[in-house]
Amino acid sequence: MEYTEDADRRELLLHSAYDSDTVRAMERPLLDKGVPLMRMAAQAAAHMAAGMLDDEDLALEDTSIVLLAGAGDNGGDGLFAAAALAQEGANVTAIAVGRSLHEAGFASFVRAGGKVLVLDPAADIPGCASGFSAGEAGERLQTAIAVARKSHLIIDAMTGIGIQGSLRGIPAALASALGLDGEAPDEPALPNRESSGDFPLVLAVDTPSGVGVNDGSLPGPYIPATVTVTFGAMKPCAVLPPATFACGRIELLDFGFDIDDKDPDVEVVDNSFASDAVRLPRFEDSKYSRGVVGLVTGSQRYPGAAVLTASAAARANTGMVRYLGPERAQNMVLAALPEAVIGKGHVQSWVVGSGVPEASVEGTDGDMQRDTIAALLKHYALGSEDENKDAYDMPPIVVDAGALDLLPERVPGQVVITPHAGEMAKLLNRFETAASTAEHADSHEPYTADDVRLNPLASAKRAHELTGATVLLKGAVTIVVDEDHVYASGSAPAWLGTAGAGDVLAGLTGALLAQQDDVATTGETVASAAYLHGLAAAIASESEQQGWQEPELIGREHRQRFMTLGHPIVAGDVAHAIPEAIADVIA
Ligand SMILES: NC(=O)C1=CN([C@@H]2O[C@H](COP(=O)(O)OP(=O)(O)OC[C@H]3O[C@@H](n4cnc5c(N)ncnc54)[C@H](O)[C@@H]3O)[C@@H](O)[C@H]2O)[C@@H](O)CC1
Repeated sequence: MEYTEDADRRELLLHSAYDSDTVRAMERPLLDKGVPLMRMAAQAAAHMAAGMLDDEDLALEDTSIVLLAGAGDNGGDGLFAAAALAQEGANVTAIAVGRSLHEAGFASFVRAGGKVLVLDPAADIPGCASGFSAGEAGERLQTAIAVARKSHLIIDAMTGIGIQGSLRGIPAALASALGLDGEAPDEPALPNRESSGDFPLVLAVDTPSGVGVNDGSLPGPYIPATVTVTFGAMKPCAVLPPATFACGRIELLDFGFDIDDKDPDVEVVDNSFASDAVRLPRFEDSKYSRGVVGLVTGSQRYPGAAVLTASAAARANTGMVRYLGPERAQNMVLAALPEAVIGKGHVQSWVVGSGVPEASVEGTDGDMQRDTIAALLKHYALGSEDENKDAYDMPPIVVDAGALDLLPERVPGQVVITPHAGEMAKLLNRFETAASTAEHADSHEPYTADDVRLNPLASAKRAHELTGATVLLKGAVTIVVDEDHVYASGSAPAWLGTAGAGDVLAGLTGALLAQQDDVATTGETVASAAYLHGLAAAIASESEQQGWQEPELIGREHRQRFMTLGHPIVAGDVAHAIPEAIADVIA
């Protein structure tokens, strides 16, 4: 049925991101057929710009627009779009940031009556002065910044998928003055990233200039956008943190790429994806067949984590939870969850480390939880030559928080590590040191939590490479990396950043892993756990705000935008909302 195919394509387009090489390969056949992609892109950009101004009750003839135009095709899109807006009566100035401009785009812009300000003295743009002094170049840059700041709308078409590294030269200077430099936007987490109503608005063409298109990093200066209009397919920067926070609302123009046989570089988890990780109850089921989760969590010092992991695991569609830990934590678990079983027994998955202090915390050397975890993790150590084949037969295990420093050198992929940025930095430093010692290589620069936050994908990939584990890196958008895939989940409202939320995630992840019968891979299951965790938080906080705002497909009916910001929650609320989140994804 046509409608179904159409809906399937929409879902695939909105939840898949492809790197720049793949996008170029997908464009090729259409360009060869003579499909006017640039005109289509420009038309969408012009339409979007007009819509943004209209939303602010501004008529085009009363607006001043500044186009930041690079020398490549991204600048070409911008010039054609700006020409269309100038023709409609807007006052448009194009600021040429490179040495040339897209020829046909420039001609069209000049015909429409647009003005041009050239910033590079070495530029060669017909009809425009060049060869001016360094002093004048500086003045021109200041003029450009002032004009842009006073405008109603900046159209950022400096770089798109052709960017190499971080912005340099004039584009970098403009981006530092008009945007941010290597730090994530720090704004209230409004649902649907509502515009603050401040001018200038910023429309990014294809990608905000300066973001890491293929890894979602923020390597230097960039201009955060109010809206990003992107073409053909989503790029990783549109879905991965922190660059996704710089994209604002994302509007995707479907060029008609052949996407059916292309594996996305990043897959965004949605309800239907997560439903595969939930085992439906069967007529013949018993508590054992539905999945038993073993927990070595909580400690004398942090007994609450035992309660939170147990409460989450028990509510996440499992048959039973077994708890191992100190007596105080046992009593608390039983008080909160009389269904829990204390002591050893057969399990289908393990969760270890939540609420267990690291070795570096004073006075914890003798903590029995650490000894139990270390003994268990030994079974997962592959050895330097992959000699321990039995490790592959061990049940999946979630290694969280205080157990991360007990992770053996090489482990199989059913070992899941769940660090946040700080823990990830520590883990990488430990494993990089081991790797460089082994290879007699130079020592590496130590990672900091900020390094991880600014390039979480690279960190997660590196952690997978060094350890072999499936990696879940927590954040407003959580990233999961396994051998062949990258998944992103942005279902959580920012209210989820609260003590104990990680313990709930560990318990929930263990629960999903315990109920697998080969429908979903470890990576898919873990990504689904991150998604359900966010969804449970959304239900508990009655919030429609999300870490990742699903893009809109241009030309299709837009879904209703943000309604409620909701209210604060504690981690226990999230655990209690898990059953409803599960009901939601399997509905
Ligand atoms: N290829 C196609 O068929 C289509 C491409 N389109 C547009 O074309 C874009 C890609 O165009 P290009 O391949 O020309 O590349 P871009 O225009 O994205 O970037 C190339 C330009 O950026 C400059 N640049 C690169 N790295 C830089 C850095 N670190 N600092 C400062 N300047 C830097 C280069 O000097 C060059 O001028 C897409 O993002 C999209 O906007 C669209 O028109 C749709 C069709």
